Amino acid sequence: MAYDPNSQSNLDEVKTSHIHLNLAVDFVAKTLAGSAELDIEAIASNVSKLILDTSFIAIHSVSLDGTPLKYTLADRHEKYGSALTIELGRSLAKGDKAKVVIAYATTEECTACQWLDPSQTVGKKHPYLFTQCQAIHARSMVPCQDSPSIKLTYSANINAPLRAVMSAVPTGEEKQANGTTTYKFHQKTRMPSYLIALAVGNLEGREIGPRSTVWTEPESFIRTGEELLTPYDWGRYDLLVLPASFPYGGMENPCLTFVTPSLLAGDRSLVDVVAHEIAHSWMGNLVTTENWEHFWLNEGFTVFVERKILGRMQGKEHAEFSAIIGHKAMVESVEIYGKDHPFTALRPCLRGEDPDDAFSSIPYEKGFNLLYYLEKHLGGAEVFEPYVRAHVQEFAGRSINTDDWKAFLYSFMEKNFGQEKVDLLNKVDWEAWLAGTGMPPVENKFDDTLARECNCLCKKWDHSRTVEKPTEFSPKDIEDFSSTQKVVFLERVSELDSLPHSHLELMDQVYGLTQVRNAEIKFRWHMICLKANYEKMYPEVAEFASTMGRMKFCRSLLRALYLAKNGAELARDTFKKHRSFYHPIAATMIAKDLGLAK
Ligand SMILES: CC/C=C\C/C=C\C[C@@H](O)/C=C/C=C/C=C\[C@@H](O)CCCC(=O)O
Ligand SMILES: [Zn+2]
Repeated sequence: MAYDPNSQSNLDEVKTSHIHLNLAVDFVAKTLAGSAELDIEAIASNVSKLILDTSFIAIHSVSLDGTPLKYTLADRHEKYGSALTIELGRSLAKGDKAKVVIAYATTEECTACQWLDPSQTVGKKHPYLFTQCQAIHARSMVPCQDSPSIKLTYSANINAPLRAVMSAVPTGEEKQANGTTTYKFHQKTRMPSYLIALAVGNLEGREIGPRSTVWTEPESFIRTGEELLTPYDWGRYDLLVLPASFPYGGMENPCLTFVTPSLLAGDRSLVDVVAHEIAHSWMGNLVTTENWEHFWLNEGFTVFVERKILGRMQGKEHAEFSAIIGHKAMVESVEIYGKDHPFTALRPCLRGEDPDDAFSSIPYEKGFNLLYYLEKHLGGAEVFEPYVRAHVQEFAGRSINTDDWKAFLYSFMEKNFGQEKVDLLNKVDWEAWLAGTGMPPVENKFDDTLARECNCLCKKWDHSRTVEKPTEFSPKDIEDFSSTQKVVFLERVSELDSLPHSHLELMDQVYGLTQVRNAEIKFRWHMICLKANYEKMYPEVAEFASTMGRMKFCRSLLRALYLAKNGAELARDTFKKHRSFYHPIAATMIAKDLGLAK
């Protein structure tokens, strides 16, 4: 039976198989209004009620097969919203099906939607709406069983004054007499509610491949994913570049990955994120975590496949270099929470918790490290890649937990390779990997070919600190570095005791760091300056953090500015002044970090 501590729905009694949305997008009222039709099935006997997750939603009416139903909206649970209890008016036997229609509208407190005024868009002429539902924000947009244990298909008719796109295949559009258009969508592959996504704005697409709009690279990533795993199941693969306030690097919305514009740096910044989102087409979107406690099954597996794809397309040393960067991100997350914090466990307990508070690099990188370790421990890619493919074949279309995962790993290894592999699996310290806090119990060694020059240059800077005006540095030092190598160089510098401000000024002069466009490089440079309390750079930090809504950057920078000497007031003032720029998820998290939460 599905267990989900972050949903109030009666998941043990009912499951939704399909949702049809009829929604009108109102840019003046900033609401989505209309109805959600839920096809439900009783999975227990004598089911007389349906409990749905909602958050800040106004319910207008509920009916079943045309008959109005009684319902109550409970007082709000601070983290999980208001449970909507619908009396079905009859008792459903196990296997009985029904269609429940809920007329509703979102409200201005909706946490999934960000409504941008024209002045907040690049074109400045039209408003823009986009959603972000992971982890538990779908309930603020659609009354639903908002648990990843429920997998459903969906369809939608979205009436809007501007083009609408969704995480589904477009099936047609109808012009209306009032000048609006109804955009129609269908998602035929069963997926969890957190993957429902909508964007509406003055959107322009460019077809450049049979399945891809905007980028050609995705086609080769998809092909590599198919070689490694199973055929791509989602029909289209498009990329939507969101406004700068999009809170993540990318979001794996099926058929339509959402990406931050910070990836468009004119270099290969985009590559890793697109490989990551495409890997989600199998890991997360087909094989889904049962609840947010097993989020690592989505993300650890996705990072593992992402690096397999990169390894095949760019060479093994690139994949290992990516693992080195990921390792640093994990170290930082562990430092921020503290090594004994329960959220540093691979499989944390989220009862009573808000999943957004538990989000960090840990499920990504500890999960990746576990799989990387298992691959080596069990005999390498020859043994492990067939297993990863079988994992997808076994669990596609299902939601699973860590026990399901482990049981299948054991049975696959025993069936295909015999007792020898089972003995190896028995040697794994499962308790330490899955429940232990802090860094993983085993430290993997990654090929550092691409990191060596970065480390050398960092050492040179470290040794130069005794000299007042070093002369040995020049732009040539990093001329041949890729953007990623520049990132790693700066990460190594950030691990040193802070360099004197005069050295930071010199580093900026010779490498042009303040002027750099690449957000990953700029971010590392800013973090170095904040750690050194280099106040001259604080205005640059405030500027970057108030124009870049990707939490990886704005949240980390505002938190570091808040902690830097004489930085707290600027951090708070910057946030308060630009609060409406941030997506509701980012605004909530930053307010918490800066001690400004209600
Ligand atoms: C153990 C963790 C438990 C729960 C977390 C579940 C969901 C977290 C929620 O906050 C949503 C996360 C959405 C992430 C989307 C995309 C990321 O891959 C982006 C990573 C950061 C970035 O590159 O900007
Ligand atoms: Zn991901």
